[in-house]
Amino acid sequence: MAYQGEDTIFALSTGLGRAAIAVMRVSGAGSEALLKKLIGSLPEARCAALRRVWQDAETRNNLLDEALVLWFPGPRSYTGEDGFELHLHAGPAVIKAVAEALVEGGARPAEAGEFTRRAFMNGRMDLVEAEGVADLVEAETESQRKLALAQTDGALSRLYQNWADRLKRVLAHQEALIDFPDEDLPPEVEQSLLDEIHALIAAMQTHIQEGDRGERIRRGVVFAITGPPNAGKSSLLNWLADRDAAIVSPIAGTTRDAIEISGILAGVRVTFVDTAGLRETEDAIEAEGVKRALFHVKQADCVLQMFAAGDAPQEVFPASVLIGNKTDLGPVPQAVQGHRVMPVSLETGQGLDQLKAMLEQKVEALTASSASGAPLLTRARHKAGVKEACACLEGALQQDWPEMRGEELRLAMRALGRLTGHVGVEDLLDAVFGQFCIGK
Ligand SMILES: Nc1nc2c(c(=O)[nH]1)N(C=O)[C@@H](CNc1ccc(C(=O)N[C@@H](CCC(=O)O)C(=O)O)cc1)CN2
Ligand SMILES: Nc1nc2c(ncn2[C@@H]2O[C@H](COP(=O)(O)OP(=O)(O)OP(=O)(O)O)[C@@H](O)[C@H]2O)c(=O)[nH]1
Ligand SMILES: [Mg+2]
Repeated sequence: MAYQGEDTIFALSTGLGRAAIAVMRVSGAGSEALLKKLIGSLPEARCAALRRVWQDAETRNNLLDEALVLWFPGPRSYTGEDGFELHLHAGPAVIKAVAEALVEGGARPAEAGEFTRRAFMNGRMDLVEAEGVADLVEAETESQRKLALAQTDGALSRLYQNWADRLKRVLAHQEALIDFPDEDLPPEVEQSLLDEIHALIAAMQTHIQEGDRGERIRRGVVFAITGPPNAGKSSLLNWLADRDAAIVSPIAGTTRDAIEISGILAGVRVTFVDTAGLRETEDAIEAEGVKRALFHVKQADCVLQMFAAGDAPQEVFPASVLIGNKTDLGPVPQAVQGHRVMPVSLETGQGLDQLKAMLEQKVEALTASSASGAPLLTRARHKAGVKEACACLEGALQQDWPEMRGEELRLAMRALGRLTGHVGVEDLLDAVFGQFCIGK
């Protein structure tokens, strides 16, 4: 049976601010009566009709606007229930008057993500696809758009569904082994079952490893800029930002707070974090800055480790790119401990084109598609779910008792089911849909 929201909900689905047209969206069992109250009679389903919108069409009381109206009867609509859209003139007074008429007609304002939540409840999409819708609405870069669009289209859901289907077959074979222990089941049955578990584990592990790339596309690639005081870290940040974001001075220990700037590089959201120069210091505030700098270095996807000519570093941080600055003052080594050094001068601009090209390459490598062409996971929630399923499968391999192995397989199924929202997700829904914007 179709899920019918108790309430008829409405929201302005288009953004606030100066615009020509505003879309007011309505969904719920009371939609038909409400639309008749506003415009008198229902237009043809899913066909745009130009209609007068009234506070009460029957009595022709208070004309509110002339609008394009779309009637979406369930269950084929976006939410799976009856709904309609009013494409209004976008004036705030029009929107306010229509909202008041909707409330008068028994509707209430929708909560964040409530339309898509109803679509999920009605089986119009699964949880992973719904998350894709939220990401598509938020997408600012080309890479985010592509990733989210593939996800709304079910690419990631199909991968998880495929694993769940394979697991179901494994479980059926496992149950045959439990139910008919003394029958002469060919030994190949158990072997092929174990092979399939191994194959699933391998696929999940690859997916988790490559998933970092999807998460980076979604939330952005983070570069931390580190090095000793006066290396030119803040100068680099300002050049990347193309503005004076951070204070630059010849005094060592100028930067204390971490300063973040954000931009788009190679179609990917990127954040650069300028940090306090690393050194032993008696100054309590600078010491706190150094502590924070080390935190950012640990968190970053890539570390830009800077030094000035004549001051090569003793140690190279993991996941770092070495930048030798101030080539105008003297030579920098070609490499430090086998790691190539990018020679630049923030003063003269030497080497900065090459540095930009290198950063773009780095971003591409950190966000590359899966080698197998499989869709990437995009959220910590997905990673946790796949990890849990994978751990259960590994647990299953440890079990000699068929009953115990069956139990682990069932837990793995459950973890995959929670991922797509097919089982036991009541507790998850507020967290997932609360992140949406109003009107989605
Ligand atoms: N005006 C408007 N633009 C929009 C949306 C919308 O709801 N309204 N969308 C919302 O996200 C997106 C398009 N996505 C949609 C997804 C499904 C359905 C849908 O189920 N529509 C028909 C059935 C389609 C058919 O099979 O003919 C229906 O509602 O009856 C509509 C839009 C982007 N643009
Ligand atoms: N000659 C020369 N001076 C530079 C170059 N890049 C930066 N400087 C100067 O070096 C000094 C320190 O630069 P900053 O960018 O503030 O250095 P920082 O690494 O942020 O220093 P802290 O914030 O103290 O850790 C400033 O006076 C800059 O103008 C360069 O390529 N050549
Ligand atoms: Mg600085």
